[in-house]
Amino acid sequence: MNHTHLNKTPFLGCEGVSVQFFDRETPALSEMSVSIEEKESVLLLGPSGSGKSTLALVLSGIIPRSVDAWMKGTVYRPDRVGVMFQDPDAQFCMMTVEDEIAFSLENRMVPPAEMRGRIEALMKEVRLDVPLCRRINELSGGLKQRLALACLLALEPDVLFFDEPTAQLDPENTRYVLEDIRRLHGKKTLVLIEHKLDGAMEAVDRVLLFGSQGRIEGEGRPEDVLRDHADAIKRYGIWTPRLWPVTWPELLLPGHELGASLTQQAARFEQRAVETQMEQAVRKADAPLLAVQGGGLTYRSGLRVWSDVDVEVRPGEWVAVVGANGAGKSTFLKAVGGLHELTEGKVLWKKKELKSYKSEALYDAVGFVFQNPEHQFIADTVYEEVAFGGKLAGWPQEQVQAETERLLVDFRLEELRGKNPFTLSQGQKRRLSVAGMLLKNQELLLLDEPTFGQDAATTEELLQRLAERNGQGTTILMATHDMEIVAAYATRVLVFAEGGLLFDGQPQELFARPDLLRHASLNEPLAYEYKRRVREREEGAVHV
Ligand SMILES: Nc1ncnc2c1ncn2[C@@H]1O[C@H](COP(=O)(O)OP(=O)(O)OP(=O)(O)O)[C@@H](O)[C@H]1O
Ligand SMILES: Nc1ncnc2c1ncn2[C@@H]1O[C@H](COP(=O)(O)OP(=O)(O)OP(=O)(O)O)[C@@H](O)[C@H]1O
Repeated sequence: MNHTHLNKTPFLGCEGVSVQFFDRETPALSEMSVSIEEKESVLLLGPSGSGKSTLALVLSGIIPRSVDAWMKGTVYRPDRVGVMFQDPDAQFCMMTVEDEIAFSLENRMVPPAEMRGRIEALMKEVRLDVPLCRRINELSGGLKQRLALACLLALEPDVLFFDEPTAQLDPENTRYVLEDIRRLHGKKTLVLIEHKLDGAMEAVDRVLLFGSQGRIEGEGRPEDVLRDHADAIKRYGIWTPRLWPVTWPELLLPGHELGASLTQQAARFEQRAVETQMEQAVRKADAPLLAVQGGGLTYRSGLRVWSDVDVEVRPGEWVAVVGANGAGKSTFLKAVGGLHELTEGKVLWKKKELKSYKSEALYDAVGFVFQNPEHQFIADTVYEEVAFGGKLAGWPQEQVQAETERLLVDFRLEELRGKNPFTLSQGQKRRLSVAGMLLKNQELLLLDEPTFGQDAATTEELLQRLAERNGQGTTILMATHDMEIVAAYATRVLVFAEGGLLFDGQPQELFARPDLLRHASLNEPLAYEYKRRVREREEGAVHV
């Protein structure tokens, strides 16, 4: 597989390619040979740091053209390639939606007279329903990602690379983007890296399974790879689709194995809900750690993100902050963390106005994990990045060292200790940004999508670490798009929508309201959806 000699020149592929980044002791790709046919669609599946993005960068030509790395081997590619990354901001260079798409079209020498019509057609194709003159920095993450896709399609590429395009998207926008990718299936050559596999598998003809040491461990039709390599997939802790290739009608048949495990999971959620209810009732007597009173925030651009927000958070709660892209989750976390000042109302920390505290006092009490890990990095090495908080707080050296080492192991970063944070893989960066915030025992952790872009094993480990902290009394406020995490971990959930706080209550109350979920572009956890559909089916049967 890795060494196959190619009989004919592939449409897209590589032969005997090895890549080693300059500061690394081991190669990111080892003697890799891959052959992809025209209009074929291939999924790169593998654990964090296994080389998926590196292969996409090699096949698209970004390595070695724009990234410093040693590389050998041969690469085959057609003339026009387009790449869509996790972070849409990385690819824009103009101010407005119209200019950005026009910029791509100019690359294709589209005559000015046709420009407007082409721009509108592309926006329609990706369902980007905003005025042409809308400034890009005023678009939500989901709309930005759709704009990025419109710009890519404008280039009429022969191959499209998608590197975790839905990582920052809410469930509804994720569905849209995956739908767009499914529509391209069979029309374009596609290379996809994606963790959310439900909804993506229908667009995949073949899976390349990455193991350790930058090698491909298996390949074939998706159902064959998932079956034949089930053990390795489990060992590496890779996400697999939860439903595919199972369909709902099939799943609802009595005696289905997955159905049974979903029933058990729903029972666990419900048991947890009962316990949470009791805990929350006891907490009501405690003084709030944090309170927002009549809170509102309007950015200088004039955008009023939300208003009339009243929230009290008590010590030990695990509050999930959810809502569609652009609903104001990050803005809320920044406001309660003292990074943005409210334009209406006030934030109280332990009954005193937040703004009356010195920033050092807040820094000691509150840890903030930013949505973009790179916005947080301040040190030159992974080790220093984790150790920073302890050193700043004047801890004895042995303590800094011991705690840092423990976190490096917990977050699977020990081999990268001497590396520059900016050179890590997406998943590694995210883990580092969380580890750095867990060194100190803050009273409050504000986490902006701490699990995005993680493989299954790391997501689980990360949540376990947070659960331990929560068990020791740390209060958690966490923005997330992952309703499975909300159901399994949160004691409470805040839903932001329509310029305000639409819902404040326990997760099971939210998930019992499909209308509200739809309204806020959220989805039901699979176990709850299964239970609801079984019930509806039984009721349907009774009515018949
Ligand atoms: N620019 C770089 N400089 C140095 N090392 C790098 C660079 N980019 C990636 N690496 C390293 O190469 C290895 C493979 O990274 P890659 O981004 O390809 O992994 P991945 O499978 O896409 O991971 P993830 O799922 O976490 O995004 C990692 O160990 C990473 O730290
Ligand atoms: N510094 C800023 N100046 C102006 N507008 C901003 C700023 N930061 C965010 N916005 C806008 O405010 C709105 C809310 O953004 P915010 O990032 O809080 O939403 P979110 O719910 O976290 O979204 P996502 O799920 O996409 O991360 C968006 O329309 C965004 O474009």
